[in-house]
Parts: sequence; C-alpha cells; structure tokens
Amino acid sequence: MRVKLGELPFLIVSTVEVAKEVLRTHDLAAEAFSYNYTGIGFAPYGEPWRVLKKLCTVELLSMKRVHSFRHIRQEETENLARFIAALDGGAVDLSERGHLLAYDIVTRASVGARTKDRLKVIRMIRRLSKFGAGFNAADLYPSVKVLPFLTGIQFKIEKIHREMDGMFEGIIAEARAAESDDGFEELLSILLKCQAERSEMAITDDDIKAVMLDMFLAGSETSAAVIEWAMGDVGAGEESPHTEKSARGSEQVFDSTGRVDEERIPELKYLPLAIKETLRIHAPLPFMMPRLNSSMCTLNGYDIPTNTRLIVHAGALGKDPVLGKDPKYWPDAEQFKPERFEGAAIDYKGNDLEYLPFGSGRRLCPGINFGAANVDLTLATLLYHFDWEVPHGVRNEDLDMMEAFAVTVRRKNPLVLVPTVKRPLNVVK
Ligand code: HEM
Repeated sequence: MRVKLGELPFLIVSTVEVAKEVLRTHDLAAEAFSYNYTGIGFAPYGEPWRVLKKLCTVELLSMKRVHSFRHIRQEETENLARFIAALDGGAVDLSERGHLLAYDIVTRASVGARTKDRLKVIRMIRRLSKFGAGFNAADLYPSVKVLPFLTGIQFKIEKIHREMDGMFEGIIAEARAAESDDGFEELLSILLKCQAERSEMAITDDDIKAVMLDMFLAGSETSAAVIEWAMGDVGAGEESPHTEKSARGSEQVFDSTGRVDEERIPELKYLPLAIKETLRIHAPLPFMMPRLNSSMCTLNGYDIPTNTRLIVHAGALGKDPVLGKDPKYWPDAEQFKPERFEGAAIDYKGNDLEYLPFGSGRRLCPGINFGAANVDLTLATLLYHFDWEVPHGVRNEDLDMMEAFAVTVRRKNPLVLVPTVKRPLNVVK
C-alpha cells in the first residue's frame, strides 16, 4: 500500500527495520536542529552553529577529558552521600537530588563552578524540555506561522531563553575577569582561549553560550533521568532481588577501601547490567535527533515528502513494538531483567540498532562517556553506602513508575525513598 501524505512535519519511526533504513540512508543527509519546525526550544543562538557546537562538545568531552573530570564527579557524589547520611533515616527526593547532582557535575565541568539559583535553572531546563518536545499545534501546521504566537508557546520559551542568556552573560564575564591558576581547565576557559587566539574559525560569545546551553540542557536531565529510573527499579525495597544482587557485588569490590572507586566500577557484575536494562526500558531521550530526507523517499510503503523530520523513537525500539507477534528482539520486554544483557555482545554505542539509548551515527550523543561515567558513579555510591526502602505505608509494587511527557522522559512524580546507612562513608579528605 502506498499512501501519499500531504504537509507532514515529522514522522516517528518506532520499528527496528524502518529505523535501520532511516539511519542507513538519511544519517548523513541534511540536518534538522530541533524537533519542531518552529525551532523553538533548543536553538536560540541559531542553526548555523549546530555543527560547531557538536564539534566542540565532542572535542571538549573527549575520553581523556572525561577522566580529568573525575575529581568533580567524586566530590559531588560524596557530597550527596554525606547529605543523605545526615538526614538520619529521613526520606530523600531522589529525583530532585539526582538532578541537582547531575547539574552540578555538568556545570562544574563546563564553567568551573556551581551556578547560582540552581533549582531555578533546573526548573527552566525542565520547562524547556517540556516545550521542546515539539508536538504542539504549531508543529502540526508548520506553514501557519502565527500559531506559535497564538498558542503562547513562543513567548514562554523566549522568556526562559532571556533568563538563561542573562545567566550565561554573567558567567562569561566572571570567567574573563578571573585568572584561574588551579591547573584545571574547564570547558569555558578553553573556549575563551580559542576565542582570544582568533583561530581561523572566529568564535563569538553566542557560540560559546550555545555550547554551554547544550551542556546544561543535554547533560543534566538525561543523567538525572537514568538515576531516578534505576533507583526505582534497583534500589527500592530490601526485598527487591535487584537490591540484594547489586549490594552483593559492590561489597566484594569496594570493601577493601570502604569507598566507591570509579576505576573499579567495571568489576561490578550486576550494576552495569541493571543500568543497561534501565536505559532499555526508560531511554532518557526517546526521540533521537531528527534526520531529514533530502529527496522524496518511501518508508514502510509510505511516500515521504522531501525534508520531513524523520525521528527514530529509540524508546520504542527498546520495547520491541511488534504488535500481536512474537517479540523479535526483546522477550518479556515489559519486565526489568538485567540478566538479559549477561554475556550479550550488545552495547549502547550505536552499533546495535535495536538498542539506541545514546543514539547512533553522526548524531550519536557526544556526551556518551561523560554521561555514562556520571551515572555509574552515582548509582554505585548510592547502592554501596545505603539501603533503600519505600516510605512507610507504600508497597514496593505500588511504587509509581509513570512517565511524564517531555523531550527527556522523567518520572511523572518524584521518586522518594528512605535511606539507611549500610556502610559509613570512609571518605578520604
Ligand atoms: C545518560 C546520559 C545521556 C543519554 C542517555 C543521552 C542520550 C542522547 C541521545 C539519544 C541523543 C540523540 C542522538 C541521536 O540522535 O543519534 C543525544 C544527543 C546529544 N547529547 Fe546526550 N545523552 C546523555 C548525556 C549527555 C551529556 C552528559 C552531554 C553533554 C554534557 C550530552 C550532550 C548531547 C548533545 C549536545 C546532543 C546533540 C548532538 C547533535 O545535535 O548531534 N548528552 N544524547
């Protein structure tokens, strides 16, 4: 069957076979910089710099540099563990704490310090994520240019952008004034140096802000989402078989020093599998960056007009939406079964197209190593030092796992758990 579609703003691809076709044929084609036609949400500093931003992010987050951010990760996760221990059994909102932690790590690595008004900025990030999902009336009718204004969305987003822009202005001015000699180069000072050296590619302040915005947006919510989903699945309740398995593994690895050492995390048997499984069930960024078809094409029997946004739904691929048939890729897809990854060669580097939590191809997440390192260390620390239970009166099976709709898929309601210190913090000062 061939169906001719008219004005088609975007096409969501949710089966592995069609995703393969899209990624094979259109990954290197023209680029779309945002999910929506209106361009609102993510690119206040303009489209032409998207490629530069990506190059900068990849370069700045190279593997070597991810290792050099290690002391930031270590300090921030230990701060969180100290904060939780001091609550003395009081409940913790892990959704909020996980987001603050991910945000602090990403901002310290980007601009050298925690930013002011962190909770306010985090709220702005979440609102942008919600608006940026792009599936609003304005995007269904892209040719009606007044719709973003009529729906009010344009004004709301511009207001957030103005506030963020003011924050970046302040951060850049402070960084120019400061003469840091701590021997550690955060991303902003590298960009300012490149700007001052006037290399062949002139870098403006707006370009620098665009890179910062990418870091703050793409780097914090995604990691926060993995932390809250994983803690819901692995950490909640001492009867949970997952808690027991992950605790057993971490004793053997970390008890000799009494603290979590990121270099030894790969020795853990269960936690890396559980993180993979969390990424499968709750891909934090379920919609991959849009690819555009630069000429008319046919997908799954449909004629697709030129320049349609082809959006691969990585979240659906991990759940194997084979309606009414035997699941091809993920048996018992709805169950949390980390063991399915045991001994399996499948990884999240973008090569296995049924499992793309970090995307694939040219637009593969540039923060993949940085994001994975942050998530690994945080979860290993939370599970090694504490036992976790659901609050009094809530049963494990009643733990709310509803998803909220936004660009990044977070829990609809915050994850609140009650910690008990299992192994005191043996933190080297
Ligand atoms: C666990 C954490 C993370 C997950 C699951 C994740 C996932 C993703 C996914 C699925 C994409 C789209 C890839 C595609 O379309 O092929 C993406 C893009 C991106 N990510 Fe991440 N990400 C994470 C952490 C980070 C971090 C820490 C940073 C930076 C500090 C970052 C920066 C970006 C940027 C800048 C893009 C856009 C790339 C482009 O436009 O081509 N991400 N991420």
